Amino acid sequence: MTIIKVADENEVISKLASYTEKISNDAISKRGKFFIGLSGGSVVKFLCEGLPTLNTDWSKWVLAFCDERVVPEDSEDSTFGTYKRNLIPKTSLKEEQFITIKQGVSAEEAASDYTKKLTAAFGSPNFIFDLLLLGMGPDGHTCSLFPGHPLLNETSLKVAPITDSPKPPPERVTLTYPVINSARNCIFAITGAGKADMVKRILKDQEDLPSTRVKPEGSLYWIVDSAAAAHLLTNYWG
Ligand SMILES: O=C1O[C@H](COP(=O)(O)O)[C@@H](O)[C@H](O)[C@H]1O
Repeated sequence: MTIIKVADENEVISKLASYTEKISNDAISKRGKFFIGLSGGSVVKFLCEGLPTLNTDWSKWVLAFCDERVVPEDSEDSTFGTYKRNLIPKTSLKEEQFITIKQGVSAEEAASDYTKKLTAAFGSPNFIFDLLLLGMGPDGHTCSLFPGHPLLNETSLKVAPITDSPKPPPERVTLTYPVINSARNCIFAITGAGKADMVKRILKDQEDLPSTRVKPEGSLYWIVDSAAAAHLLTNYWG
């Protein structure tokens, strides 16, 4: 695990963009495509500001979601809707490059449909993402994997429905740990004093919380601003 401490949100955005550029270009030169999983919440803003600066072959990107809320695309809770409005117009990405979660159906049907779409995109039932861009809530959740929820122990489904998310909206679809931990790279991007306690509990105390369980076969990075890193010892940085 590599922890990257930076001063503030602007530096989180630029660091996240530079790692994404390098990982995308490596993936494209080695395998011809770049499979990326996007998160919702605060990460959306970081990516909508940072990604348009990238020097990359956008036509080779395949964009999916670490989790998504089962809400109409024009809802402010729709993660895809927000990227569609705020990222696509600033890049040469096309809407067809996004593997989206079906709306207007149950979370169970949306998860099954998303699994089929990912299987077609990867050409295999093993979804090996080049990069998952992850957020962490103040309760330690990541994707739609919440503390104490039975989905933390899901091992057979690659994509799961959730209908009782403690953070609204309740109906969602999420990648599970077998997929998250098969990724080639995972990057958490965390800002703000409101997350400082949880950052310490996860990175220093290694408490068993959803974000602590992200231990990919590939590389794991945490990009943290100084407010979120406030309770970590300075000699902890590796
Ligand atoms: O509900 C969600 O929350 C997490 C964390 O959001 P943040 O605003 O605290 O960064 C996010 O990563 C996830 O994708 C989203 O659905």
